[in-house]
Amino acid sequence: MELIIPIHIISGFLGSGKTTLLKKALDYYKESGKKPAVIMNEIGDVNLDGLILGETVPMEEMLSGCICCTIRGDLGMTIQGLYQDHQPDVIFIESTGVANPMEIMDGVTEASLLMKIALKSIITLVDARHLLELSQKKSGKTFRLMRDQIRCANAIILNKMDQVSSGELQGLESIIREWNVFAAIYPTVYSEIDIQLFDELDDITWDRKQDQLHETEHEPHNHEHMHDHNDKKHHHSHDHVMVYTHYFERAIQSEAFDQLIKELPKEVYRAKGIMEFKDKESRFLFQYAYRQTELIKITPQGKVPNVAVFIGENFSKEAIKLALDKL
Ligand SMILES: Nc1nc2c(ncn2[C@@H]2O[C@H](COP(=O)(O)OP(=O)(O)OP(=O)(O)O)[C@@H](O)[C@H]2O)c(=O)[nH]1
Repeated sequence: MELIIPIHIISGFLGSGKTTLLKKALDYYKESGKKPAVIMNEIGDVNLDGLILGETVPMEEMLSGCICCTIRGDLGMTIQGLYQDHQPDVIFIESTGVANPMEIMDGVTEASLLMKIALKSIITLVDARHLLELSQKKSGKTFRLMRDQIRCANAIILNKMDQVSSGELQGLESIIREWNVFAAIYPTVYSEIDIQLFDELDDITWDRKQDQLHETEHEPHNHEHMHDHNDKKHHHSHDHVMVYTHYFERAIQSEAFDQLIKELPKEVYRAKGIMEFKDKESRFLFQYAYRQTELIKITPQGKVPNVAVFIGENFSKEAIKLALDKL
């Protein structure tokens, strides 16, 4: 009998811990003797997360757009490609942090009419401190997007709990419960969940939940995403999310780069890159998410350029380019 391939959508705002979770999930499936496959969607034109995950899993990249609208039409084809070429046991879709997962869910369910696949879960990662801050303001595009991502999840990973005090957990849970009464909430540090959660999710019969979502939460013509495109069907508030990709021509001074990152305008809320410093051996994977920076030593396979991607709202690309050129 032909098996039905489970699909999991990993959603969550930029830098909330999606790739960190995905890496653990992939290891778990591989250790269990299963073959996972991945669809990675990046709003920029380089897939640095793909590099973190390595080349051991079949992966399709959907770059330079947001899966939930500009390239949604390609999603079915991409799933089909993976399905035919690799016959995976499970497919993960990691969306960009600015996507509304409801649209991706629609894309997957459309594709499931044509192929033996079944949407099993929408897992939403939430940066605990970021949610606390946004919920105090209770307005803004990022707030509404995070609310939508939480609303349609059936598992919520409340991540980066090391960045808040333990006393804040209850408050965070009640903010989430206002928007989603069904989903299980898992407080974590570095997306460290009991990974067997995926066994439970694979067993879920999604239909009932999906119906509930459609009845109670889905407002298809009144949601916002945070990216550029011209789809006029929805109420969009786009043109403010910008990406600047910088290719370095030579190695740079680490201290000067550090200083530049400290002085990034607050409008830049996510950055990542592959760096080479004059004063350090090895190359580094650089991460900047919600004012936190991380540098991890890496040895990229093959020819990988030194490149950094900056994502944010209405920042001056020119100013960042100038500052980077000076390094
Ligand atoms: N302090 C802290 N940092 C974390 C935690 N989880 C992830 N990070 C770091 O946060 C950064 C972003 O994590 P990712 O897993 O790449 O986040 P993402 O959601 O995939 O990011 P995008 O793909 O850009 O949207 C990385 O530097 C992680 O190491 C956590 O629980 N605590």
